[in-house]
Amino acid sequence: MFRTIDDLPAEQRLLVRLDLNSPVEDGEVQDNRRFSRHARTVRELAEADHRVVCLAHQGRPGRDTFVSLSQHAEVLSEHVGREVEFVADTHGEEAQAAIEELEPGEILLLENVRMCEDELPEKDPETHATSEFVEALAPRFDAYVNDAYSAAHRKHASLVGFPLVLPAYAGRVMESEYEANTAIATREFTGPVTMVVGGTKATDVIGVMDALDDRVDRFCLGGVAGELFLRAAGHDVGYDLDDGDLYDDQWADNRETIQRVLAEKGDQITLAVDLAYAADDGERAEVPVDEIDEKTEEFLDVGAETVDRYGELIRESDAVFVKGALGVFEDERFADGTVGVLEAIAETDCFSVVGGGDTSRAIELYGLDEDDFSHVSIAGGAYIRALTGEPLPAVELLQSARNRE
Ligand SMILES: Nc1ncnc2c1ncn2[C@@H]1O[C@H](COP(=O)(O)OP(=O)(O)OP(=O)(O)O)[C@@H](O)[C@H]1O
Ligand SMILES: O=C(O)[C@H](O)COP(=O)(O)O
Repeated sequence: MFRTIDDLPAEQRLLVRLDLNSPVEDGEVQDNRRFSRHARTVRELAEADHRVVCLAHQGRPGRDTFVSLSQHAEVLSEHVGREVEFVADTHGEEAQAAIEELEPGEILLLENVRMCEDELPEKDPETHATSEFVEALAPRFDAYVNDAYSAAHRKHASLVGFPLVLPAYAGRVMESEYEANTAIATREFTGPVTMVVGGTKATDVIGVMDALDDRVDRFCLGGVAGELFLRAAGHDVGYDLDDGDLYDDQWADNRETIQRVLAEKGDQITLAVDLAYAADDGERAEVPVDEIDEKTEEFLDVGAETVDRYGELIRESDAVFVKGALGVFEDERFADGTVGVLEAIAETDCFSVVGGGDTSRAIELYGLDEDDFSHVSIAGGAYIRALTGEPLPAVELLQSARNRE
């Protein structure tokens, strides 16, 4: 394991990597769970009289979401309940002056770290550790805290460069995400382990199913992947109508894997028995899968019978992991599948992890209580990698930093 902020000496000058990467609508940064989660780490550090300098990224160069972190400082400040000062510089003179002026308990957020050209190239930690960026900042600090679990799959300078040159610790988000997301591989469960998979990124969830068949007793499918598996099982669904682009490309890319996974692991896979669509009057309508001779409707959710069956499997389970939504829950008419499954999980006392940035939004959207789940992940790509057992470079570096001491 790694050292955590419980192991920090008193009153340190800390460089703290957060992941505040957020949706941006019309230039406005949208508040989300990442702010509230990281705020807990930042508040705890500030209350312990450390000097807290935060680094984070937003978007990627060339995208609309690639904006300054000035709004993030305001949102973070509301969640922390203390002022978060912002400086529009990543590591130059202005940033260094602001860092020097910081008093114990004060918090500073530096500019979007992806505005620094040393940050983004995926490089070895050794190369990043000798970049101008890391060499300019590291001497200003006593220690580095990485709380950005959801970016830990990236070999970027702010994630892998500092732990080589500063004592490195995991923040609270890093700690809790790591523990919950590796549970599927590391924890012993006494009863069945169920995984609910859906969403739009079929390639991701098929990879998870392929990697986890020895840890998961049954997969309950929905969303785009669910329809593609129905197609592989011989039903006339799982392709695009008109000019859609959700199904055919993913079918072409994954067809052989889907057919193999279904043939080899069919006993572990539960598919939808009914699907929902918008009828001519705009209302939700449902059709049993066996009655579909030809796909003429866009299916946007699993049906009521499927939700009942999945609910029963969940109630029998000792652990449930969720990746991806069972339907387009953003539209209330098609939220039954996703919300029904989340409610079933919330009502049991099984160990549960809900992952996927989009899917976990359904929890607050439909008034579910986050405390009814063991863990609601704020990670996307890192969650998938953790589930499939792929290493996360930034986590490995925290572990090796501990071993070096
Ligand atoms: N049948 C469907 N057709 C179209 N979209 C669907 C369908 N079922 C689910 N979705 C969409 O899937 C999305 C959630 O899954 P998605 O694969 O995008 O991401 P995620 O796993 O939640 O998050 P991340 O982006 O972090 O990987 C929802 O926004 C929902 O609208
Ligand atoms: O939002 C995320 O999943 C992380 O912040 C990583 O962002 P990236 O995919 O742009 O590297």
